[in-house]
Amino acid sequence: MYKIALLPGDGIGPEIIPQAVRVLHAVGQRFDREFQCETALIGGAAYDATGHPLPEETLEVCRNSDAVLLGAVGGPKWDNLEPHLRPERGALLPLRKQLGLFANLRPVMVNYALADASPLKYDLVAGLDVLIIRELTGGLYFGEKRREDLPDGGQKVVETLEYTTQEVVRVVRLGFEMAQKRGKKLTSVDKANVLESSRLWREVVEELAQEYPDVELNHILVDNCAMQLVRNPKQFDVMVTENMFGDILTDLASQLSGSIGMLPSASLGGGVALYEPIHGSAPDIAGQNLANPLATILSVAMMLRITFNLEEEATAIERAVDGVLQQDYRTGDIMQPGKIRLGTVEMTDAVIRALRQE
Ligand SMILES: NC(=O)C1=CN([C@@H]2O[C@H](COP(=O)(O)OP(=O)(O)OC[C@H]3O[C@@H](n4cnc5c(N)ncnc54)[C@H](O)[C@@H]3O)[C@@H](O)[C@H]2O)C=CC1
Ligand SMILES: CC(C)CC(=O)C(=O)O
Ligand SMILES: [Mg+2]
Repeated sequence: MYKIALLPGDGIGPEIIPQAVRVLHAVGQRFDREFQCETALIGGAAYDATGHPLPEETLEVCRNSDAVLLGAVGGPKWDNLEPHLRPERGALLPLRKQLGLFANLRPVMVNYALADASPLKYDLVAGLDVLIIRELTGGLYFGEKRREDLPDGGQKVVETLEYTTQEVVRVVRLGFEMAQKRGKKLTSVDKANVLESSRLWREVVEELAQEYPDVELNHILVDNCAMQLVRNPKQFDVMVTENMFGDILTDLASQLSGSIGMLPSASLGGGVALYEPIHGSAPDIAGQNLANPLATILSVAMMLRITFNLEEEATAIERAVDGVLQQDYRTGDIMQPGKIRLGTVEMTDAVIRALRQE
């Protein structure tokens, strides 16, 4: 029996999570595994129901589970709340911190059937397989923030970017370890020409590199990195970077795969791992059966592989996703001429059919 906490959240979250759960149960049926799911409130939905975006009860459900599957939080309805009540700052960031999830693994894989959906040329992206590791519980998003009124009537704002050596070591070490298991190539992304935090980051990377002589190490400045991801993404294998750089670079990298609706993620570090698509709550398409459920379905595959060690089951989901794309099924975000357009539910139906027919 595997216990999973479900946190649908806001926007398209309550549409994609139930679809991913259907896939989970279909895989359970095929491989005779039982998954027990418990749903809890988070984000704007939790605020509306309880007055707090991250109720203690939700944290308890997460802590009592083997893994967490999250949709997304936030939306215009809650944008004007006090910062500590907003879904992103009041729920998502504290959830990651409280669960100790310091490493966010974001694989960027480009299915051959989807390479044409990328704005880049086919050969630049087809078959791409890059792993971006984003530090998840430090940096600017978590530092002290304050505003001061100025005599000229304006304001001054202070955001603090903090990292300790230990916080950098643990995520960079994971980067080296993942590189050892993959192409033995690690790119560390920073802004060491201006940021002190990046200088510390680079020092730590250099020191740890001594322990991994078999891994080819490169440093790259984040601005150049953004450019190189578009110019020639296949030069990268494993990349490791701080929180905000990783956030931004992975949204950019998602376009290599055709859509942000394709990229799953795993957040690791504490006792309970959390899995979520890299996208947000997409309020612009919420409630219309338009959301691409594949990033969330692929996040379930990551959960099965990483937390439950169910390699065969994880691969079955990934093959089913490959299968539907090869059969030309597309949601709106990856739609191309001549392909078959499906909604959120119908795309999931197709994945489940493929899973059963394998
Ligand atoms: N992990 C989380 O809970 C995250 C929450 N957010 C929050 O989500 C809200 C919306 O943020 P945005 O900047 O608009 O980013 P977003 O990722 O929600 O949407 C960006 C664009 O991508 C599209 N998109 C996203 N996911 C899609 C999917 N599965 N299928 C098809 N199209 C998809 C959206 O329709 C939109 O046009 C904000 O409140 C933001 O703070 C943003 C990122 C992560
Ligand atoms: C609140 C943000 C840090 C969420 C986000 O953009 C992400 O985690 O990718
Ligand atoms: Mg983001």
